[in-house]
Amino acid sequence: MGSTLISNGTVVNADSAIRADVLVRDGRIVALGIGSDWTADHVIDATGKLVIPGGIDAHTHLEYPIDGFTTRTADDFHTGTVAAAHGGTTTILDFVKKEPGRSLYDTYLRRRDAAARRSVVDFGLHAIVPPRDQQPDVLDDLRRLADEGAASWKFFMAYPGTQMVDDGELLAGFELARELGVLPMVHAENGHMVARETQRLIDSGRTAEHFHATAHGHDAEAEAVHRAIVLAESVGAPLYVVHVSSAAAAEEISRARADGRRVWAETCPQYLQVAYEDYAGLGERAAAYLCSPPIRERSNQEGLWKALVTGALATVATDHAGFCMHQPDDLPPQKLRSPGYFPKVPNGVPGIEDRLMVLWEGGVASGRIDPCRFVDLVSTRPAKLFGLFPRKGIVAVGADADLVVWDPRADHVITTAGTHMRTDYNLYDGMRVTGKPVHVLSRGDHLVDASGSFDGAAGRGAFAERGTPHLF
Ligand SMILES: NC(=O)NCCC(=O)O
Ligand SMILES: [Zn+2]
Ligand SMILES: [Zn+2]
Repeated sequence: MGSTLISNGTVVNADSAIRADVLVRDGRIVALGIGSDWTADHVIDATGKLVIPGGIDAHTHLEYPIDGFTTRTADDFHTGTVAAAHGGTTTILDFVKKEPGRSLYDTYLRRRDAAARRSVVDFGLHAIVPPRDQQPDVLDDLRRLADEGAASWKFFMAYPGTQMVDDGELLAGFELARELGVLPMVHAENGHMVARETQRLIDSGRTAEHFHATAHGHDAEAEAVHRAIVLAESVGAPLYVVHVSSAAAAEEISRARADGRRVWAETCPQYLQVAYEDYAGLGERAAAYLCSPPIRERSNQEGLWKALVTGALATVATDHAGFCMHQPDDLPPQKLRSPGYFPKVPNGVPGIEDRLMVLWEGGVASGRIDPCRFVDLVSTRPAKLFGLFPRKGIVAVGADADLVVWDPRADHVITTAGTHMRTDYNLYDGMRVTGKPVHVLSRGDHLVDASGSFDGAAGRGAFAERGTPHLF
């Protein structure tokens, strides 16, 4: 492993930006200093570059089972984490969905092993809480899972009949989360409203791909966000709302935070940078853009940016759930399996590799946020909320040497062929960006260098131990 010196860069943390050299030894940051005369086995010249903590993507779906475990997302823990590393992300937090015929606890242990065999960057897992009729003793499993490092649980308020839990289940789960110091997360869409609207669209023959966005209305999201906040508050639990897509939902969060509620929320690059107008006229190719909640009208985006600036939105994660347009060799047809019929299109979009570049472009290069806020959104805040801080999420002595040397003046065009995700399209294909990662280190290992070459074996990624979340 040895030592690495990153010299002459500007170290950017969530609260400061200073010129400093960074000395790394045996996987950790061991010194920060100005004009140092340190020597090391490897030297990376970061003149004119920023040195930031590795990105933490708190929301990914690698080899994620769908359709009753008959198929899955295109990227597995290997391809997905290689792509993540190329994009400057050195930790991912993925999900465990209970397998039929197996308890949530057993599923979790198997998935943790699978991820450990294949990942090239560090990972953690959130448990998805199944409806009680799928596992009546699920609360007992959740207790055991908290001891095994699953310090965050996701509840679906959407997808009735498969994943949706009712308000009683939310209350019981939130209460247990509060007791155990676990952070509950919600996919906030009112499943009944979406199902009803979907049926109305089917009955009137409006099933083309873009009607997915009509089915998943702004109100259905805002209602569920509001309800989740009220339910969490009623049992004294904190709350994390994943993939906020609608300005109306962000408003609910903003209001609640102004009232002192302990609620944090995430949005995703696709909601900030891509719009309904980009796919509404594409016919069946609009399937590429389908995810839930949906990518909404361009007029909605400014409200999300405002919430990012004010802090109502605390993190930017990808919700990377990539499906191919053309059928992959090893899987059944994916995005185009039901042309002209949106209810059967697998939900989810890729982005694990694009996140930092897209947020930098729309946020920092556009003058909306500064580099410190960027670091907070993509690394520090997720580290704090999910119990990884200060081991991760900060460039500081003692922290893991998960580091990105970032070129803030790069002139780069994102392309499908130039990225490493398995999906055969990229939502940002052709987008010109002015910042990109040029070196990526994970626990001191130099995974990606300035030429873009990659050096990291499957299985080098480790399960990230989680401590107490910093909920402030
Ligand atoms: N977001 C999406 O459409 N698919 C992934 C699963 C989820 O987060 O709901
Ligand atoms: Zn979700
Ligand atoms: Zn998701």
